[in-house]
Parts: sequence; structure tokens; C-alpha cells
Amino acid sequence: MGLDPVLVARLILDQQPVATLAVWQDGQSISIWSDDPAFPLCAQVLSTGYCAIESELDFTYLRDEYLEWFTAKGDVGELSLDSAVETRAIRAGIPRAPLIDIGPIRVNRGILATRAGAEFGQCEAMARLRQEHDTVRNILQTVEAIIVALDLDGRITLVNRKGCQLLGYQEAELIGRDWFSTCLPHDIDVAEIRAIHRKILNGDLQGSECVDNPVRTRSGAERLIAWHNNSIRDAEGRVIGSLSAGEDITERRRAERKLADSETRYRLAFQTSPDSININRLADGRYLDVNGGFERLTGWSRDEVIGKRSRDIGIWRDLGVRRQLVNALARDGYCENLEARFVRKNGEIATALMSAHLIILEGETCILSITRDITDKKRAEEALRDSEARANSILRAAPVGIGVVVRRLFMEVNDTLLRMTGYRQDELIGQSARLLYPSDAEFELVGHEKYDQIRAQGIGTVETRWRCKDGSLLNIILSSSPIDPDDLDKGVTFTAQDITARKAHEEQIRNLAYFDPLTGLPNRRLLVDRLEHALIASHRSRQYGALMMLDLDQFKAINDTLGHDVGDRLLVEAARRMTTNVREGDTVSRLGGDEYVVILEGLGTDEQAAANATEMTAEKVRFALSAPYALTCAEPAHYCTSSIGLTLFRGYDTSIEVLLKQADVALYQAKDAGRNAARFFNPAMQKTIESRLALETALRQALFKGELELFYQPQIDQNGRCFGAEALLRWRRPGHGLVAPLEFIPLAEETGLILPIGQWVMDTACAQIKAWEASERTRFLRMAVNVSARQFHQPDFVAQVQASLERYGANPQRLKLELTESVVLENAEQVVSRMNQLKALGVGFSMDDFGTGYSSLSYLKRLPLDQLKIDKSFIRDIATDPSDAAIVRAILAMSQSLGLEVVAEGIESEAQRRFLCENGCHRFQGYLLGRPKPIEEWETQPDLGADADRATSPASE
Ligand SMILES: Nc1nc2c(ncn2[C@@H]2O[C@H](COP(=O)(O)O[C@H]3[C@@H](O)[C@H](n4cnc5c(=O)[nH]c(N)nc54)O[C@@H]3COP(=O)(O)O)[C@@H](O)[C@H]2O)c(=O)[nH]1
Repeated sequence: MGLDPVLVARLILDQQPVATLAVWQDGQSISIWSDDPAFPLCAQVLSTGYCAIESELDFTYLRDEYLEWFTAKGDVGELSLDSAVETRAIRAGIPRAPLIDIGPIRVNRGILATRAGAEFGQCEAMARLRQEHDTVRNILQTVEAIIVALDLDGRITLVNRKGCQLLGYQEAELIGRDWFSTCLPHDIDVAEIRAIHRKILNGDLQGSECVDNPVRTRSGAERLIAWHNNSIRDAEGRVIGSLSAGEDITERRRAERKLADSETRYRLAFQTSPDSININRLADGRYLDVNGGFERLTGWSRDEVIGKRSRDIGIWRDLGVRRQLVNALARDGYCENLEARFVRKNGEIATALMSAHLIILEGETCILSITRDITDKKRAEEALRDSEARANSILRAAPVGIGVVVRRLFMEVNDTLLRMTGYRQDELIGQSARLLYPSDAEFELVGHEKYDQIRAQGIGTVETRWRCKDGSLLNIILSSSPIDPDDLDKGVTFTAQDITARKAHEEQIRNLAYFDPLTGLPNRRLLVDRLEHALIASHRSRQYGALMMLDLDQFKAINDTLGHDVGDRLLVEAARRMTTNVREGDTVSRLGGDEYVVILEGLGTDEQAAANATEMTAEKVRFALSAPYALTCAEPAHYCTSSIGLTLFRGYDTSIEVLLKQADVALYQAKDAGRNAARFFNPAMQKTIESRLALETALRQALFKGELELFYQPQIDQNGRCFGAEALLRWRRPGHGLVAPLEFIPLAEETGLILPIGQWVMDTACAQIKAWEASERTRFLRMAVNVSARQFHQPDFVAQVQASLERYGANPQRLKLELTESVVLENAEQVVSRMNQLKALGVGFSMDDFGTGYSSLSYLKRLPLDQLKIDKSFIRDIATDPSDAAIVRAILAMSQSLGLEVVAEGIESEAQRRFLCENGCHRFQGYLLGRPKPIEEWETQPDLGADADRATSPASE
């Protein structure tokens, strides 16, 4: 129609100017026209419904830029309703050339209207679509969800701002890329995700269903997304892709997991807590939950208590404590470390420490109680307290001082220590231990010694002295042990034992052991000790020393006649005189009885000068001792001379033993010289000493070597019949032949060897008695056994004899013990008692060597004797010496009056035997009738002349 371009503008009533909806030019729709054209004709069209300007429009509307742009020459406008009916549209054709004929245009204005209407509708639709698209896009960009659209192959067709933000890409970078390879984690099973995608496309996955899948961001981080998915269809309903809206739930999941973990932990803590945990509702106190700890503490199971109140199960022992808890909760909302006692289900009482807090659970106020069972701990504490109390009472009552010292300061001391030292507690605690020591030196010494021992052995024990508060000294044994062996600075505990009394006692014992209690002089033991030192000193100095052995000549007589007290006074005074007449360094000792030994030292290196000095001293002492003694008040002075044996020594060439023997030998020389004299030991005496020493050594071994034998000498009656035998000891000493007893018995008595020897004799004799029992020829024989004084006076002598008899099964009736007068003179009471005990066993007694001693009738009468044996010294000259004959007759008469059997020994001649027979003695022993012989000879002896009555006693003769 020559109307080109054409504009369609929309007229909205009451809105100026009109809005251009579409523009066509050269048959094409152009979209540049966005603003309202200042279309001057619109007003006319709006008012008249039509307008037409054929030409010179550009002159009419000069400087209108739109018209200029269109190069418009004319204008045709018509008002028309669009398809929306309500909307008015102005359609304007703008001819570029003047319209020649406006008629056809008017004719075709219907066509124009229709055409413009259609265009106008399309324009509207397009505008609406664009608007919708923009709206959707805006929504997609502004929603907080991740929106992703994929095509059928999984290529990204849409991704919103949130999606780009999450994935770290620009939209343009993502569009068209494969979702699965671009945005999924490397380790994910892509096939699985693709399968999900297929399900979405197939409509198998509803949009309401949520699928959690991870995505990988550009930086490689992994995020978890909760996807809601749907398929996208085109206008024909064909599925063309998928649309997924996702929410980043990474943090939420993490938080959820954290919460779950935390819940698990708390639940676990609740369940496994060793403490009792219970939750009660505040409103009614009912148990809502309890854990295993509660079950263990109370004995009630969870099922038994849930829904119940504590009072229902009577759990509180002290309601006062419960009240305390309730008050604290009401006041503070919590209560901590409340000690309470609970009654267990079985009735036992448990002690516990309880903490409770108010908490809100599901909107309700509850009490959370955590209770620790401290029953065992309490018991242990009580036990510890008891034990401490006991320990304290022990410490208090301990008879030793006990204390703790830290860094040498007293930290604790017990009562005993206070009693011991006289200090009060407050005077010692915190004070240095030095307070108790007599000197710094002793304090330091003890400290060093003690700590050295502690370091080496873990405990230190030292003997020391403490000075008490009153100044007196205590002897102490201090034992210390560290509180912590690895750290001595933590101090030591110590015990202090007061050994003062023990020390004094030891001193006393030492005195007794080393000093003669009567005179206070060193005894034999100390003498030997001093002599050892003297020999060493002499060896060093090469100076001579001397040993002086003294005997008081009249002592025995004074002692016997005036009594022991006077005798003792004599001994004490003699000791004093000796001490005052030797030099200070010399030793005066008493060996026993009236025997003294003096050691003189430092006598110079010249032997003769030493001998002279010794002799001078000896004479001085002898002179002093011979001065009168005022022993009793009443009686006149007594006199007592002394005999002195002297010997020199230098070094220890000569042994102590030999030196004493030398002095002893010299002493006997002095006595032999008529007493009241001093004699030096000379070399000629040495031989005797040596042989004596050799004898002693050999005798010690003789018993063990089996060198001792018993010979048996027959005892014969007046008819020549043997009624018994005397056992006589012989020593078959190698190189010396058969040694007679007189050669070794005195030495054996002196050395004590007589005891084992005597025991051996007794055993051998008893064995022989038993052996004789086996034969008719010997079973009646009585065995006489010699017993020495030392042997008899052993306290267990009776038991020894009895044991020997029993050991061999010997008949006690066949045993006769021969005692000498010296045996029975000493301690007569005890002798009689002992003899009676043996008599009770059946053992007989013979008084040997009768006539040589006191032979007092009075004691003879008291002794339970069976026999007297007249000493051979009276027999020897009996036939020629009238006095011997008289003595023998007297003995025979006396024994007859006492009813005692008499045996005469030493019968060597028929004259002697005859004399004895004529004077009433019918039992004999002597060489005439048979010498002592070994048992073998007894056994081969053809005839002992045995008959039944040979064993009869004298009473029956
Ligand atoms: N404690 C012990 N002392 C014992 C023991 N054995 C002996 N002795 C004592 O030794 C003393 C000497 O004994 P011994 O040398 O055996 O002399 C005895 C006889 O052999 C001797 N005797 C006997 N008959 C005669 C004789 O006719 N002439 C003579 N010259 N001597 C004779 O007399 C001794 C017996 O004496 P006694 O004991 O007094 O009966 C001896 O005295 C015993 O004390 C022993 O085991 N233990």
C-alpha cells in the first residue's frame, strides 16, 4: 500500500504517550524501536479514529527525529482494536513518498487493521514471552538453590548463579559441557549417577524425591548436594532434558554428623560411666533414666526404677542430706560433692559423692545427678586412719625413740624419745638434731656414717651418744631409713634405742670376763692379752720384759683355818702390795686361788741388767708380801711369805704358753727350795717344759687315735679266788711304748682332758662288764673304775654314768667307783648327794688310797661307801714297820665297825698277804696276785677260780 514503514503502537488509556509495540520496515520487523515515538498523529488518531497526511509531513513536523529517521513524507493512522479487544492500538503507515492516492489506502484499511492486529498480537506474545523468560531467568538467578539443566546426553544447558558460584565456573564455561565429567568427584561411580539421570529422564524419579549426590568444584573441593529432579519436555511433550534443583547440604550434614557423634559420645559416656548417673523429673522426682553405674551403686536395675521416685525404693539413708540437695538445687540450680549414704537394694549402705544440676530436657526441668561410689575409698580411708591410729599408738608405746628428721631438723618425735632425752616436744621439733649430740664432731661423724650407709644399703645404723637435757649421756643405736630413697632431702625416719643399761651391763660382763672380781686385778684372759701386747712391744723395742709368777706360801693354811673371808682379805691385801711395788705400766694379775702373775716391761736391752732388775723387783714384792697382815681385828697379825718364779722374754720368740710354763716351773723350783724365795727359770728347766708340752699335744690326740687302753688288775680274796678287777688306764704311745697313768693323768687333770678320757674309761669299763656277763667265768666280777675329782664334780656326772651303763646294758651292781679323799673333801654335801644318786642306781663306791689323807671318821660315816682301799704305801713295809702295821690294823678295825669291805693294794709278798689275813683283811690286790693286764690275757686265762659265792658282799662273808 506504499505504507512503509508501519508502526504499531499500543494505546493505553490515560497513559501518554503511546508505547510502540512493533515496527516494520522494508517487509521486516525491526526491534530498534523501543521508546515512544513522538508521534504527533497519535493524538489525532486517538481522537478521530483516523488520520491521513499525504505529503510534506517532514515540513509539518520539522526536527522530529523519528520521522527523520524514517524519511517520512506522509502519514496514515487508524485506531484499531487488537486481538485482546480491550487494547487499543494505533497503526500508522509512514510513507516515504507523498501519497498520491489515499483512496485505496482507505479501502484497504481493514486489511491494514487485520494485519496490524496480527502483528500487534505477535509482538505482544513475543514481549510476554521475553518478559516471562526474563522473569524465569531472574528467579533462577536469585534463588538460593542450585539449578542445573542437562540435555538428554548430560550436557549442561542451564546453570544458575548459585550453581556457578558453588561450582566455581562462569556460566558460559559450563554451558554445553558434560556434567558428569566436569562436575562429579573423580572417585564417584559415574555410571550410577548416569543411571539416576536416566531415571529422571524416564520420569522414574519424582521431583519430590531427594537424591544426595556430591559435586566437585573447580578447586577440587567436594560438596554434598541434595537434588530434586524433574524432566523437561518441549511443546510437544517430548523429554528434552532434566532440570535439577539442589541444596548444598555439606555443612548441614557435617553438623548433623557432628551432632550425631556428639550424641553418641554422650550416650556412650552416660552408659559406660563408672559413676552412677540418673535423671529425675524435678516436678515429681521420678526417674527418667539411669545408667549402669546407678545399677551398680544401688543394686536396682533400670527397669525397676524408671518411673519411680527415690523414696519409692528407699534409697536415701539420711533424709537430711536429701533435703540439703533439694535446697541447693532450689537455691543455686546445682549442688556439688555432697557426701551421701545410700541404701542398696540388698540393704547394704554405700557412701557416695554426689553432684546434681538442673537441666532442661524436652522442655521439662530435670535433675541430672552424677554419683561416685566412694564406699571402698571410705573404707580404705578408715582402714588407713585406723592403721595410722594403730601406728601412732605403736609409735607412742614403742620402747624405742622414733622420729623424723628432715634436713637434720626434728620434724616428729615420739613420747619415748622425749622421755629418754628429757626434752619437751616443743623443745625438739624444728630444732637441729645437733641438740642431742655431745659435740659437733660426733654429730658430723654420725651424719656422715649414717648417710654413707643409707646410700650404700638403704638403711643406716650407727652407735652414738646423746646428751640429755639434764646433761647425762645415753648410749644410742640409731637406725635411719630414708622416706624416699631417691631423694634424701625428703628426710629420714629413725629409731633410737637406748642401750645405756646394756652397755653398762656389757662393761660389767667385760669386767667379769677380764678382771678378777675379788681383787679387781686382770684375770688370766686379760693377762694373756696384755702379755701379747707386751711381747709385741718388746719385739719392737728389743727391750726385755719379765714374767713373775707368785704363790702365797701360807695361804691354804690360813684359808682353811681362818675361813674364806679371811683368806679373801689376804688375797686382796697381797694384790694391793704387789701393785704398789711394781711400776705403773706393769700388769699384776690373779690367775685364781693364791696364784698371781706380774708382767714387767721395759727392762732394757741388756739381758743381765734386765735379770737384775727383775730379781730386784721380785725381792721387793716378796719383802712386801712377807710383812704382817692385819686380817682380823681380834687376832694378832698374820704372816704369809711367797714363792716367786721368774722368766725373761724378748720379742715373741717364746710363746705365751711357754713363758707361763717357764715361770711356773721356776715357781716350783722356788717352792722346792723351801718357799719364801724367788727363782729364775733356767734353760735346764726347758726340757721338762718341752716334753710336757709335747705330752699334752700327744695326749689330746691319743683318745681320737685309739691309743688308750684299759688294763685290768685282779682283786683276790683270801681263798685266792678273783672277785673283781680294777680298770687301769694305759696309753700305748707311738715311740714311747706303754705309758703309765701317773705320767699323763696329772696333766690330763690339769688340762681338762681327764673329762673326755674319763668318759671313755667309763664307757669301756661298762662295755667290759656287759661282755663279762656272757660267761660263767666272769659274770660275777665287779669292775673298779678310778674317778678323778674333776670328773666327779661335773654337774652331770650321775647322768653320764647312768648313760654309760644304759648304753652298754651293764649291770650297775657290777660297777664300783674308786674315789680319792681329795674328791670327797670338796663340797661334801654335793658329794654325798651325788653318791646317793649313784647308789640308788646300784653303783658301789670304794675309798681309794685310804690313809694318805685326812681319813676322818666323821666324813667317812656320812659317805655311802662300800669299800676302803688301804693305800699301798702302808702295805709296802707292813711286815717290818710297826707304825704302818698299826695304821693298817686301825683302818681294819675302823672299817669293820663301819661295816665296810677292805681291800689292801700293793701286795707284792706273801708276808704282806699273810699279815693282812691274820689281821682280818681278806681281799687283796697286788703284783703278788696278778699284775694289770690287757683284756685279751684275761680271756685266755684258764681259770679265774669262779664259783657262785664269789660275788658275795663282806657282810655275807
Ligand atoms: N682317774 C683315773 N686314774 C687312773 C686311771 N687308771 C689309773 N689311774 C690312776 O693312776 C694311778 C697309777 O695307776 P697304775 O700305774 O695303773 O698303778 C696301779 C697299779 O698298777 C699299782 N699296783 C697294783 N699292785 C701293785 C703292787 O703290788 N706294787 C706296786 N708298786 N704297784 C701296784 O697301783 C695302782 C693302782 O692304784 P689305785 O688306783 O690306788 O688302786 C692309780 O693310782 C690311779 O689312781 C683311770 O682310769 N682314771
